[in-house]
Order: sequence, then structure tokens, then C-alpha cells
Amino acid sequence: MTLTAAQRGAPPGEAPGAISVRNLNMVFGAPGGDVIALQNANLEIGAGEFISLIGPSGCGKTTLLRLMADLTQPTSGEIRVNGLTPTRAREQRAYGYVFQAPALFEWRSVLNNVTLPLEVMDFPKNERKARAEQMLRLVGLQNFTRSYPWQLSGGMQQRVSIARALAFDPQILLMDEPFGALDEITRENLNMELLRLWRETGKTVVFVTHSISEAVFLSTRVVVMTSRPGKIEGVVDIDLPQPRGAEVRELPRFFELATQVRELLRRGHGFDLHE
Ligand SMILES: Nc1ncnc2c1ncn2[C@@H]1O[C@H](COP(=O)(O)OP(=O)(O)OP(=O)(O)O)[C@@H](O)[C@H]1O
Repeated sequence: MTLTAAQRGAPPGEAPGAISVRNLNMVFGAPGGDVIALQNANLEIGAGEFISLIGPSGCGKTTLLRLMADLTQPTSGEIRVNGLTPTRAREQRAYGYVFQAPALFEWRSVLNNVTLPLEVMDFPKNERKARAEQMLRLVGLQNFTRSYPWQLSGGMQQRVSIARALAFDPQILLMDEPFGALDEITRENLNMELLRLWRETGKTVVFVTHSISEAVFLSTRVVVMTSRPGKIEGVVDIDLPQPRGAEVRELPRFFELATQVRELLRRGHGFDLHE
């Protein structure tokens, strides 16, 4: 397995740029007045990095992810994905998107949920099945290909949606709080699986979460955002050793990094840290 620069712990500058966000602004018109969802956001994400976006409700995390995915257009500023506009990058299948809820089709088997994007993209029939089976193996669901979504637990359903997002082998995985609705133990197990998958595939991941420990455990860098207006308050480099197992959560450095993230979140709220 070849580790990317980010996985080796090299500074982000060494890796070629995967996503570049420059002077990005997003304003939504609303009856009570305009909402500044994002104000002057700047961020460089290297290929193979695992970036978490964390911040209070309404700080613009989903908006930033949707802008990267070409699901919405900015008021001003620029995003480049592999040097392309988000629209061109989408056309080139540069990213897969995992939503907060699994959004599976109940009447399609697990396998046929994963083949769906490949059907839409006109992949040959044999290849669709082979790819879907491979992705389901990757997320540990090889024995559930014929099951239906309603026969699976919430965690398993979310694994199907990850397999679906990976089916066409995008270089970038955009994930909007995929484990938010799951219990703590399932979430920690899926965190481990996601890290393994990231290491094995070398994908670039942008991951939205509300959980400080999840962000610190998973990421190469944590981007802390604040609200009113939505802004990037700071970025914390996560220099924990790789590969990471459950024991990493017990390291003193883990707690130090979690504290750094928490203090940035508090600063964004205007709390006095020394109270
Ligand atoms: N389509 C829209 N029209 C109007 N306002 C919107 C729209 N989408 C988002 N907003 C507003 O933009 C701000 C940022 O929303 P966004 O969903 O990006 O926040 P978030 O950080 O992802 O929140 P959460 O953690 O609750 O999911 C919020 O104030 C939200 O109400």
C-alpha cells in the first residue's frame, strides 16, 4: 500500500491540491433578512487528506460541502476541485457524496442500491455488479448483497450508502454527518472502518461532524467553523500516529488536540475560556 503525503503525516503543502476554496461567500435571502452562511472562507485541502468540518448548528458546514459538490452555487469566491470548477469535477466523477440519512431505495436490494449510480452513468452491466460487490466487501457487507435496506440496522444502511458513493471510484468522498444518527458504539466502530477504508483507498475525505472526538480521531486536520456569520475560525493539525486504533482515544495527545478544537469552538461563540 502506498501512503499519500498526508497519510505519512507530511505537511499539507507537500500534497497536490485536491480542493481549493478561495474567498468564498454564500448569502441566502430570507424573509427576516439575508443569512450569511459563509463569509470569506479560505481552505486548501491536499490529495489524500482527511478533513473534518466541525462547528455549531447553522455555521455553514453543509453549505460548504454542497458548494464543493456543485449542489449549490456561491454568491462570490472560487472553488477548485482537482483544479476544475465543481461542475467540471462532477462531470468527471471526481467525488461521491454521503448524506446524513442513508437515502436508500427500499424496493432495491443492497446490491442494486450500490449499482444504481453505475446504471445512471451507463457502466456495462457486468462491471456494475463486480464493482458493487467489491465495494460491499470493502464495507464488510459481502453477505448482505441480496438483503433489502429495511432488513439492515442503521449502521449497516449507512455502510451501504458509503459503498454506493465509492462505486464509481471517485477520488474524493464528501460526507455530511454520516454517523450522526447512530449510537456511540456503532459510531466508533464505523469510525474505525472509515479510517481503514481511507488508508486502503487513499481517497481525499471531507467529513462534517458535530463531535469533537470523532473529528480528532479521524482527521489529518480539523477545520473549526463558527456561526453568525459562518466563518472558518481556525484549523487544527492532528498529529496523532497512523494507523490509528481505538487506543489512540486514550493518548494524552488526543485530549490535548480535543481541547484545542474545543477552545476554538468556544472562541467562536465569544465565551471567555478562563471562566
Ligand atoms: N437553501 C437555503 N435557504 C436559506 N437559508 C439557508 C439555506 N441553506 C442553508 N441556509 C442557512 O444557512 C446557514 C448555514 O446552514 P448550513 O446547513 O450550512 O449549516 P450547518 O452548519 O450544516 O448546520 P447543521 O449542523 O445544523 O447541519 C443557516 O443559517 C441556514 O439556515
